[in-house]
Amino acid sequence: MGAVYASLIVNVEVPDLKQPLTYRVPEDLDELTVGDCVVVPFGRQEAIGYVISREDEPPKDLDPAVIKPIKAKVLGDGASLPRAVLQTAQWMAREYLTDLATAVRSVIPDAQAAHLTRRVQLLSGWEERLPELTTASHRLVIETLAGCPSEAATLEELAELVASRVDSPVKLLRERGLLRDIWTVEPPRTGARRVKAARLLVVWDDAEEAAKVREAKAPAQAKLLRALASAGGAIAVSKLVAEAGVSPAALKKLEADGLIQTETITERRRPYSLSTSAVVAPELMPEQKVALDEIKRRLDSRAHNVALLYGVTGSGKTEVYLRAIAETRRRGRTALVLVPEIALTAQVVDSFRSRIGDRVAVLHSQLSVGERRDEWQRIARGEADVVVGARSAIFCPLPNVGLIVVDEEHEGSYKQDQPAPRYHAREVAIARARATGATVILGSATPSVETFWRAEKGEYGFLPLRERALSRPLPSVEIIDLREGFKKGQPALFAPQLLEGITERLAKREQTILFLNRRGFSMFLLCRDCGYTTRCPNCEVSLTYHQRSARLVCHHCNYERPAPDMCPTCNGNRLRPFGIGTEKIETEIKLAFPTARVIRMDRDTTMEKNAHMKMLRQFRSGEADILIGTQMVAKGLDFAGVTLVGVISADTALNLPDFRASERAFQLLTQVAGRAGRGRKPGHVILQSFNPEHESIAAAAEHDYELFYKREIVFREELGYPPFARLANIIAQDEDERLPETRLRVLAERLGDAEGLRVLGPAPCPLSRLRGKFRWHLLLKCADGDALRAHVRRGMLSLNSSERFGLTVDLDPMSLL
Ligand SMILES: Nc1ncnc2c1ncn2[C@@H]1O[C@H](COP(=O)(O)OP(=O)(O)OP(=O)(O)O)[C@@H](O)[C@H]1O
Ligand SMILES: [Zn+2]
Ligand SMILES: [Zn+2]
Repeated sequence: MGAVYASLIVNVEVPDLKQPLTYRVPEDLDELTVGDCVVVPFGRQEAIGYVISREDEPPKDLDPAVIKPIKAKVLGDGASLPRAVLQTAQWMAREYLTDLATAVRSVIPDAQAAHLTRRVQLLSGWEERLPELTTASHRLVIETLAGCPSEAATLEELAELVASRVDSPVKLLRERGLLRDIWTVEPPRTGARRVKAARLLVVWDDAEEAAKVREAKAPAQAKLLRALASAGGAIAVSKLVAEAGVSPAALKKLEADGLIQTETITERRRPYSLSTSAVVAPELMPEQKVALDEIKRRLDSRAHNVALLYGVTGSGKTEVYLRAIAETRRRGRTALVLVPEIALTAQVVDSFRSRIGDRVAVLHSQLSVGERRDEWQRIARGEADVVVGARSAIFCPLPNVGLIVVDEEHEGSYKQDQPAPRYHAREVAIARARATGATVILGSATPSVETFWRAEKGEYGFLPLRERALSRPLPSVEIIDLREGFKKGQPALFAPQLLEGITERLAKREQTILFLNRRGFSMFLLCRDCGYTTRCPNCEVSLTYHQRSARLVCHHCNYERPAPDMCPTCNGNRLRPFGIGTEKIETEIKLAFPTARVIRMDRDTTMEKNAHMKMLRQFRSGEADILIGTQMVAKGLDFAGVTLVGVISADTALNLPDFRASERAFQLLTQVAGRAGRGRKPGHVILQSFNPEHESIAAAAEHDYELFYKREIVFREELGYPPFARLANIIAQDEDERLPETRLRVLAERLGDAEGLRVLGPAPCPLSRLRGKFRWHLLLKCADGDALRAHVRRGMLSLNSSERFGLTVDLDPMSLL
């Protein structure tokens, strides 16, 4: 007999249940392994659990008689957690000081639990026991089930088939051991069709090679190869014949040559259309080639490793990812690509599909629950070799991962803030890669200081692309000192140079991007008489004024109310909008350029599903002249027609009270500037600023990352910030004004003067009130991560439950706000 007990993380909302629970493994589930999803009794209910380990002995403090048995294993694609994902969860629990239950729950697909179907199934050997049954209704249930597929049916199906209620016979038959319950994750019902299809058996480059060889003598075959390569994945034969004029003979020949295969496929709910223009891979630039060769060596080593792909904006990092993915597939492994923004997902997916095809799966938050489940199961079934997605895609059940790409690795959105574990997807990616011996590529034109430092030390590989693709020049940057115009009494929204620039672009039919950093800079209502501003009743911030709806909204807690007509303090009627927002920019631009076609892209205009993709495609195809946007237009986007980028205010990110403020400002400005001049025509950037001498602005204007880095790393070392120390930010929140400070003082005292530990604070958080709670924080610094974690654990354990109330620990915080 093997192990008879299993430790499970049970997926229930019980805050104090932090550790695995022990259950008994019944004999018929002896094959149960680590990661499997099971149904267990929990209190009076049933719950889902995941097997963490199997043991021969029950825990010493438990009476074996009270240990309940597992009811069933959940069947179906994607039900179990792959070993690599489970190991990643275990790593997260250690790394971010959370319990295993919280860590495991955070990697479970959210759409899963809601879609389990329960069926009753006949147990083997039921035939011999049939004579025992004397009741006609019992025999009917058994015989009906015997005629069902897999000898199983839901209670509803069964009731319909026997035309009467079945609850009591089923209950009795279950007790007598003739039936059991099985649970399955259901594949989505999409009204799918089965059709005959063809797909490539070789990677894109090899298909192109084969097409070249056949070009002269067998043009029909070359055409078919290219059609399959450009559409990618499996394409219905009927479609190939109708749209690409493919002959059945060419199909047969290529199949015989082992270049393609035909099969029956289920047409999915979003069928990909055949693009008529085959996408041709460009010849690599010399630096791209060097980088790719190094990546190939790393893939061949099959050992866990990390490399920084440090390429200026427009240097063609995406092309390197695409080739690296092709190399990974050539080696029979799969690739996971993380992107920081939904807007960017759309662009990356478009370009990946045109080269890799249908075997790309997508995961992001704007998919419907059904679509997400669809993709998740497809990945688990092994029907995708490449997954593109946002932060949480790092937990997808992709088997045999050989490559993980973290695009724009410096992006703050990779950090999960709520709920715990407060992980950084870049670090999780590195941990997951360890589980399967994969290569990690961190890509950025403006790497995080930590990553660049590790590459400099040789801990990560260093793959530089210092030139733009096709040796195109980086855009020229002009800094406009807004103080000048301000003194002369000009309105500060658009400097004359920017207006002229836009006029010229419109005349030449070139495109412009206008960028406004929304954070800390938006419209609010100000009383001209008494200076009153409308503030959120829950948070220590002004409410943002939305012109179109005439409402005030808090961008932290979503509190909303109609804008008042009169000032609540002085009863005056001179309450006026103040500040700038994207909406305001749009209004002003339309006034200044009535014929210009304008798209505004921000949180408010992209709520609708696929809005990003629609807007970006519209702009790409030249249906608009000016794109106005927030952070979401700042990075990664690649539009050949854009020759002018205007930054309305370069200063807004500079003055945040946070040690990463100048890093963020530099990254943001360099990234926005990098959107210009990516096509044939050179680009120009106009940065408007009240602070033109600021080092971050000056370095961004020169596109000089290393200049910025050299200064920043000195400052980090002097003040003991990352990468020279690990930080833990302990935040206390409470509705009571005094308690957060009191609790943190207790903690600081218990932590005491430990060797190597620096404790700063307690101090009020810069956002001192949020969602109705007062906030204080205590910042811990320590050179060594393990020592820091030990201190935090020791400190937290020294608190009783009321002292600990409302405290959260953020390890490696991205922001101290
Ligand atoms: N070898 C090449 N030959 C010709 N064009 C190329 C080559 N590599 C990339 N390109 C083109 O250069 C442009 C910029 O590439 P890409 O968008 O990958 O840049 P990037 O490095 O990701 O920049 P960013 O950091 O700004 O996002 C794209 O239009 C791409 O098609
Ligand atoms: Zn007033
Ligand atoms: Zn609020």
